[in-house]
Amino acid sequence: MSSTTVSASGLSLHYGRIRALEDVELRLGPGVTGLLGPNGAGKTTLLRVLATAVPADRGSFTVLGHDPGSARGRQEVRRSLGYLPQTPGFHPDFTAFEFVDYVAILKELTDRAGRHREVRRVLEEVDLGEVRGRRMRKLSGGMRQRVALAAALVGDPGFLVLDEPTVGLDPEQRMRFRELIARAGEGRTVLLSSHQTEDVAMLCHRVLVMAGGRIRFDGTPAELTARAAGRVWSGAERDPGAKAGWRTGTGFFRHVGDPPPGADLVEPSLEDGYLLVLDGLDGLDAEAAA
Ligand SMILES: Nc1ncnc2c1ncn2[C@@H]1O[C@H](COP(=O)(O)OP(=O)(O)OP(=O)(O)O)[C@@H](O)[C@H]1O
Repeated sequence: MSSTTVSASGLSLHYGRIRALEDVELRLGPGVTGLLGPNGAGKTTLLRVLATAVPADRGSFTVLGHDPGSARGRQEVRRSLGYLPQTPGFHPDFTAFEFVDYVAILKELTDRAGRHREVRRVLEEVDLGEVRGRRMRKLSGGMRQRVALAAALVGDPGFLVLDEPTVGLDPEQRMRFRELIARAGEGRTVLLSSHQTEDVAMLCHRVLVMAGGRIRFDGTPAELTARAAGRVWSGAERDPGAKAGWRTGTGFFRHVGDPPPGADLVEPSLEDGYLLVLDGLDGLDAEAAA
């Protein structure tokens, strides 16, 4: 199937008794897919496995038809992907150009002139052509993150793995970064992990929710939002029966959970749906741990 870039089956990875990944089945195609989940859900582990930074204990996957099970396949997978890790290690004295060039060397772009052209191209792509000579330590957090994205784009990979790229960015920088992710997702498969439900609502055509090493939801952002249809309401008083409730700027309380009879229902958000998916797992996790 040409529209499948990544196909994974039965991926599991345990750290001692911690089940960081448990039997993950996954197919990814072009566009931006969001990966949501609470701390410790296994998101980074899944991204690291797919980026071939760490091998799974069990299961297998392919990227653009290449199987990282063999050394040759692993090399092909690495050539096909770009990875922006959670904490990209920058050398503060490198310029933006030098940093991306260094990554390009690691990606085996050996022809110097061609490599330098590619470095300039990806820096232009993230709108940093002008500051390519500036040292990393002189760049803002948002710019540094864009340099890391440029490095991931070296070689025009078909699969882009982005681990919480908008963390720590101010709202304006985050918007700017969203534009770049959306652009990168045109005709390319992007897997984006985030704690920002807003990033997912605004960028992604598909969303996965992970918890306890498993994928617990797989659908469109609209489908995730629809999980909370009829379960968000507004009232003048705090409802102690709600799973979540807070007073908003209007002075009214916004509640999520099972509404009391006659409650004034309000439009749910993707975050409400996400909260309810996780909430529905409480019983399951207790079962799994037993
Ligand atoms: N190298 C490691 N050694 C031991 N345990 C680990 C290791 N890496 C991850 N874990 C554990 O595996 C589980 C999944 O971690 P992971 O970092 O993948 O979650 P996450 O969803 O990315 O969380 P966060 O949102 O906090 O980054 C956690 O319980 C974590 O403590």
